[in-house]
Amino acid sequence: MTIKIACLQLDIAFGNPNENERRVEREIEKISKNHPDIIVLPELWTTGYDLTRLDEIADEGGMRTKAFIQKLAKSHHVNIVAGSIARKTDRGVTNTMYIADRNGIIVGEYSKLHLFQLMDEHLYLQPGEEMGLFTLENTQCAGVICYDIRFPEWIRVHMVQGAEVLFVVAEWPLPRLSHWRTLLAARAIENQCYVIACNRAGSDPNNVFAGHSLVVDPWGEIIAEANEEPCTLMAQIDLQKVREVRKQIPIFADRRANDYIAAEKNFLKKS
Ligand SMILES: O=C(O)CCC(=O)C(=O)O
Repeated sequence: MTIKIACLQLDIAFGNPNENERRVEREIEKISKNHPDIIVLPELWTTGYDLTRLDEIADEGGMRTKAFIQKLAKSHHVNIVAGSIARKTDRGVTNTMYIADRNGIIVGEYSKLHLFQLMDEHLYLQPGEEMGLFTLENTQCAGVICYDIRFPEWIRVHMVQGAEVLFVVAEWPLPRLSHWRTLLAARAIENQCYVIACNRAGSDPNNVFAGHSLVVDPWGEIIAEANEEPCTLMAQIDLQKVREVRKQIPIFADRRANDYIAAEKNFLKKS
C-alpha cells in the first residue's frame, strides 16, 4: 500500500496565529490539487517560539486549532498531522500535536514529552503525559515533536506497539542540521520504519531554522529532502517495505527487553 505525503515546510510568522492560519489555509488549498493522502505541518506553527506571550496567544484547550484543521481536512478530504501548537490547559501550556482524518475527525493528539531547555521550553511549557500513537489510512503511526528524537527509548516504546510510520514535527535550528539528519536516519534504521519529518523554514528573533524536512525509508535511505527555503516536500511511501525490512533483520523478535530492564534496575539499585 502506498501513501502520498506532503510536508509543509513553512516560514512561521512570530506570535501571529491569524497570519499563520492564513498561510496554512493557502498552502493546503494549493497542495490539495496534487491529492496527497497526508499533509504534515511543523512544530508550534500558530505562534512560533513566542513563549513570553503565551498567555495571550496560546490556544485555549486547542479548540480553535482543532476546529480549523477539522474544517480543512474535511473540505479537502485529506488527513492532516497538524504539527503542534501551544495549548492552554488546567496544568499550564503544552506543546500539542493534533491529527485529523479525511472526515475531519480528530484521531489523535500528543503533547511533547521532552522539553528543550536550550530554547527555554521548561520555563514556559508542561510536558505531555500520553503516548503519540494513532491510526491513519489503516496504518499504525506514531508522532513525536522535535527534541523527542534525541530519546530513542521513547520512540521505541511506540514502535514495539506496532507503529510503522514515525511523524516528527519540528522547529530545529540550523546549527544542528547534521544532528537532525543523522538522528532521523538512525531512528528509521533502528526501528525499521518510515520517518516523515517536517521542520520549519525561516528565522525568529533568536534562531535560524534548518528546513531540510525529509523522508527516510525503513532501510535508512533518505528518499526526499527539502533545502532551507519554505516549500512543500512531497514523497510516496510504500508500507510493504517496512514489512520486508522487518522480515529480513527481525530486530523486534531479537530484542531482549527483559534484560535491558533488569540491567537498568540493577544499576539504579546500586546508584
Ligand atoms: O535537539 C535539538 O537540537 C533541537 C530541539 C529543538 O529545537 C526543540 O525541541 O524545539
